[in-house]
Amino acid sequence: VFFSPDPKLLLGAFVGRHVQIARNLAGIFFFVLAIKPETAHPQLAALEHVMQGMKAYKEEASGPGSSAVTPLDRAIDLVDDFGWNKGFLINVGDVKGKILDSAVQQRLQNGPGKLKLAVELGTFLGYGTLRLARMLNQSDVEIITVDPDVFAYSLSSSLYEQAQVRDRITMKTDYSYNVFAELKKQGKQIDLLFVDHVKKLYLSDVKLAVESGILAKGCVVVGDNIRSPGAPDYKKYLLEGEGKKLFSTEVHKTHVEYWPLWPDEMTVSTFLG
Ligand SMILES: C[S@@+](CC[C@H](N)C(=O)[O-])C[C@H]1O[C@@H](n2cnc3c(N)ncnc32)[C@H](O)[C@@H]1O
Repeated sequence: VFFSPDPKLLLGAFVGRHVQIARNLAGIFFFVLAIKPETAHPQLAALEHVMQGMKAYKEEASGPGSSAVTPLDRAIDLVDDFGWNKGFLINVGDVKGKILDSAVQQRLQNGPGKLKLAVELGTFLGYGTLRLARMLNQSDVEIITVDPDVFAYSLSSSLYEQAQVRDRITMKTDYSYNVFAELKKQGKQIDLLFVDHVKKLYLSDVKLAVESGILAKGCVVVGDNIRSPGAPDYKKYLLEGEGKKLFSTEVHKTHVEYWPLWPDEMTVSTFLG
């Protein structure tokens, strides 16, 4: 009834006319929903939410009894607040973010050597980068985030500015494999790799990183969305294929960002060299 070209033919003139009216109203309702900023462009709406929240934070911070929360902490919390309460974002989120934090901590504590270079594949709004920046707060750690989308570039640079970490982040508006080629040319090696871009590219990109010699021994490679939307070939490679000899891998069961009923997994792999 709802999709037939002319409901009057199915239901008669009177009822058919009312179905048509109801159908038009439903169309308007979904259109209005779709053009709400939270739905039409959640990244932009999230940035707006952070900017509003940071204004309030600055007023709070300049007042008496100012809080110990840093701008970086507050910016992270504001993105999470948006993700939980306002619109859907595809950043790693606070729950999986803690798995990412522990993986960074693991690399910092267990070495080998100093963590000099962290690379994130897939910047999006810049939330994952903020978590990396918070964990890697020593000024001599280089943090590179890679995303070919210019929109991601402009939104995330504003987010980094709000969090006051803009000068600590190197942004590459390019594809993962091009940045790998650049690192190889520069003779640099990655100590921490956060793989969170196109799921179909996880396997080929990690293999490429190994073949190019840009993964340092002991590099911790974190993979997000292993179950949802899923990177089954990458997981199989790490747990059963040749990757099993090259990496020691733990799979963490968790849920999709801001969506507790939707299961997901993250992998944390250590490159054995
Ligand atoms: C899931 S989001 C990244 C979320 C981010 N890591 C976070 O936790 O805040 C995926 C991003 O990967 C980017 N992307 C797509 N192809 C890419 C590639 N070849 N290299 C790097 N990033 C890519 C997309 O533009 C998108 O912004």
